Amino acid sequence: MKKQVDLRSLTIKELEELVVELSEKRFRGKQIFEWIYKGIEDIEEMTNISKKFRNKLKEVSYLKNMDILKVLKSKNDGNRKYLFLLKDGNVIESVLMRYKYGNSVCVSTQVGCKMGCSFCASTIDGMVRNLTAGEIIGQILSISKDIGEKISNVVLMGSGEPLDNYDEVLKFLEIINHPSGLNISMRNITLSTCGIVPKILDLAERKLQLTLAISLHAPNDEIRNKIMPINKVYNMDKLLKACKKYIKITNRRITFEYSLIKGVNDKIEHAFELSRRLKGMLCHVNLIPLNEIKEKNYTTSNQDRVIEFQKILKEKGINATIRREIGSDIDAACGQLRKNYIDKIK
Ligand SMILES: C[S@@+](CC[C@H](N)C(=O)[O-])C[C@H]1O[C@@H](n2cnc3c(N)ncnc32)[C@H](O)[C@@H]1O
Ligand code: SF4
Repeated sequence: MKKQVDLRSLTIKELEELVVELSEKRFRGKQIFEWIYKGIEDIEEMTNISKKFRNKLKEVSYLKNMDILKVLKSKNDGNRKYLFLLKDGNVIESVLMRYKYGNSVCVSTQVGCKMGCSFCASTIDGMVRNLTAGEIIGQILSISKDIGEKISNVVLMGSGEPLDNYDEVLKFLEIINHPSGLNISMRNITLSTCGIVPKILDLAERKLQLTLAISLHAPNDEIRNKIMPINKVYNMDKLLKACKKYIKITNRRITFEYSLIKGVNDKIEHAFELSRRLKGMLCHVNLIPLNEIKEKNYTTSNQDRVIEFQKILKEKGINATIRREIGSDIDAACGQLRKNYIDKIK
């Protein structure tokens, strides 16, 4: 029997091709696309399509591609953390963040991650597989259905390295941006990467209006090599050169993420060194107090140091903000909820 296709993984063009293959009129493809992004989870609900064709569609495809396993609701801020069960038994997590300007979902792009950053829970058990575009979209659709509200912003900052799953991530972006679907503006999307230089350069050429965030977390190669193994492949010179090129081509400001780890990358001299490296770039530094994970004995910098670090960057002309902690009562460290769940069933 032929493998069923995940309708959430298809662009309008691919849906049109599918319906034509099933001897239906091309315009049915767009109708199906619109149904998917109205948030239905059952092909039966596509009421402007004949029963006969719905049955045919059900034979070759499916719509719902994940189930909610667990929802953790923060008592502090209305944010939620979701654990999803995929069709093949893998488990992934996503986060809903509620802001004044709308709802934002932080999606995972891989099951686990192979990049090995020393402070990150997502990578402890390695990478199992890439997620499909439909599985990345499924996280947004499932959360939107669960809360009965629209999602206006998306950040690719859950488990996984988006640029290591480049084709599916590009497809995901194309689908959620489509006006007949979720219509999420590129300007409301942030893609975060540990720094895969060739893909950053490729992305630049596509001139998408999204925000590129770079997980920098160090002012020099010595520290970055220790905490982010990708730096041994693309060192800071190569990475920052690619960032400058990205800015030149897209004219978009880059965000540098910098998690402050006590005694590792949070010294006063590091703030000065970082400001020298970033001088003159159209950029913004997001200082993030480290989310401590039980598997590592890193600790987060104290509040005074975070503020001092920011002050130095600002004095040196580097735009810097401190990210507020999100749902610290709901296991906020990325990958931690999934890891705890897997450890429990093991
Ligand atoms: C989980 S990653 C996913 C996206 C991509 N792989 C990356 O590294 O940018 C999203 C962000 O979370 C950060 N992060 C991971 N573990 C963290 C922790 N324990 N505390 C604070 N930030 C963390 C990463 O460095 C990155 O900036
Ligand atoms: S920080 Fe990003 S790249 Fe590094 S291990 Fe975690 S998910 Fe992977």
